Amino acid sequence: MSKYTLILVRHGESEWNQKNFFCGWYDADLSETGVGEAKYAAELLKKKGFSFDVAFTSVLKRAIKTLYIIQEGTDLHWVPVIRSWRMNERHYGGLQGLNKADTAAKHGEEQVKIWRRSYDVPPPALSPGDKMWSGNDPKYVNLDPKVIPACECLKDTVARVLPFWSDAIVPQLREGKKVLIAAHGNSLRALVKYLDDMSDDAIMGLNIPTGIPLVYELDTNLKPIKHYYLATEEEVKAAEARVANQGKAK
Ligand SMILES: O=C(O)[C@@H](CO)OP(=O)(O)O
Repeated sequence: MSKYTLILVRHGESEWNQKNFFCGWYDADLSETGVGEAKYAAELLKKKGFSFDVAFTSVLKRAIKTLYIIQEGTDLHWVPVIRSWRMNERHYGGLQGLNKADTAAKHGEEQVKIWRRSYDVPPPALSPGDKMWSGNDPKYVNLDPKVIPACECLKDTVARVLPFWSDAIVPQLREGKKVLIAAHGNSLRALVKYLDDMSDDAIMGLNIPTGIPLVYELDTNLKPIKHYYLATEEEVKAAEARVANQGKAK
């Protein structure tokens, strides 16, 4: 019997997804398509009878706005929202702002796949003083500058997501609250790797589509009993392939 419900949603397409740029901690807005995807996520939740009692998101506007659009579409504006930098996208270091297809043409698709999807190979780090470094951004002024990354591999993202999972999200689940997390492709991959106990190799093949709710039913030990997307298999497969293909040279 399932005990707890957790719903994961990757934000709708961002303006930098649309341009096919590595985005990471850059605070790109939702594109018009992304707004539509967030509305669609809300519709799917409503149509399939899902609700939530508390929501978590990052401090990046593409995730915050996706969550708000979902709250708007499900009439759940009142639900408490907790935002944390720990749910931010993986920091893409020196790749942030570069076009993924151009990077694949320059460095090879295999290298780009390693940078995008490997567990423990980080992308090139930002140089000291790079304008992409987030330390001067008001969102992070209360953080120890040492925790602000110059780049992250997925392993680093797992290391900062899991304390938030245990300290902030698990207590809400344990209280019997249905939890929704609106976050990012790789912060959600970090969580899914942990929940599904995926190997470092298996995680390379996981691409999370934008705007399609992914429901986890958890047992009393918070182990997944099952998980499923609220869309048809064809729809999910096509959306996953679109994400994977962003790293191909044109
Ligand atoms: O650019 C990024 O920050 C992420 C998510 O949009 O992309 P990728 O799928 O390449 O990890």
